[in-house]
Amino acid sequence: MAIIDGKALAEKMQADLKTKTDKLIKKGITPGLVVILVGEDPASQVYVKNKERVANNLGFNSVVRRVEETISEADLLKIINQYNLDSQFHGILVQLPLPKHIDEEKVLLTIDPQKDVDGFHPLNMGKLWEGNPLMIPSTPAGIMEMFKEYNVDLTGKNAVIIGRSNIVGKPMAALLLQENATVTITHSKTKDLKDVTKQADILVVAIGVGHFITADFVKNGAVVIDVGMNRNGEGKLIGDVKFDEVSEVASLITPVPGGVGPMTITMLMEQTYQAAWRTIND
Ligand SMILES: Nc1nc(=O)c2c([nH]1)NC[C@@H]1CN(c3ccc(C(=O)N[C@@H](CCC(=O)O)C(=O)O)cc3)C=[N+]21
Ligand SMILES: [Mg+2]
Repeated sequence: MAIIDGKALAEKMQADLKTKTDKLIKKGITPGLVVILVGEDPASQVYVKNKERVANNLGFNSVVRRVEETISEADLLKIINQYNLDSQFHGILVQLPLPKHIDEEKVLLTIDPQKDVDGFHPLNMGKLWEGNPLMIPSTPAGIMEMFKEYNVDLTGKNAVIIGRSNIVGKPMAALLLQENATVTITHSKTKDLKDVTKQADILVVAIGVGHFITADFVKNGAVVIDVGMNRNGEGKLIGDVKFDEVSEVASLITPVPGGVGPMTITMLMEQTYQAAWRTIND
């Protein structure tokens, strides 16, 4: 068994990205990222801080636009439109989840697809499924980088994803399909889940339930990717996979923390860089 070190890969990719960014800045373009944070959700505060730190280290123009929890949907859409028109920002990210009185679909539709560094706009989701992506959701994009780094050959492999979200499960399926894996998406209504996951050469777990996946779900030698971020009773960050026992059967496995999370942030920065680069090269 070997551990996929997401933190180390993220640091290596950030170093390369810094070099590319320095060059772009010399050409007069500083990548600009605005993160719009609605309300005071404590988990969101932490993620946004991490993003801000990485963006600043890379030399990006990084802005966190904090707005009141009670902002109206119309006012939030106005703010997004203002950043759509502002050429110093190449990436716009609206931190999810949003308060209940705001329609997430309307928000995602308002972000200029060219600046949609999350890749959540329907146009970007469509382009991804077409096999011609513009922006790729950063969590699955980071997982694909891990497969590349660790020479995981996907061609003809059985890839099983647990979770059908627009943020992870569905884009993950599109990317695996593009690399010629045979892809199955499972979810909370899937019958005999264990029978399906037992067939997986590649297992991507995004359920949102701490330590749900035990060794009996996993085929010997499988590659296991844990997207889960759960807090246990002691407030400790734990994955969806019971690492201690699954690592006994897997050939490769990601830890939490230090696996998928750091790569998510890195890919977000990569997409912001790419969006900035395209303004002078496309
Ligand atoms: N529009 C939008 N885009 C997002 O990409 C988005 C979002 N909303 N809402 C929330 C989720 C969550 N997310 C994480 C990113 C990095 C870590 C991360 O770096 N995790 C570290 C540890 C962090 C810790 O210790 O708490 C790790 O796994 O090692 C975690 C979670 C991005 N999200
Ligand atoms: Mg993302």
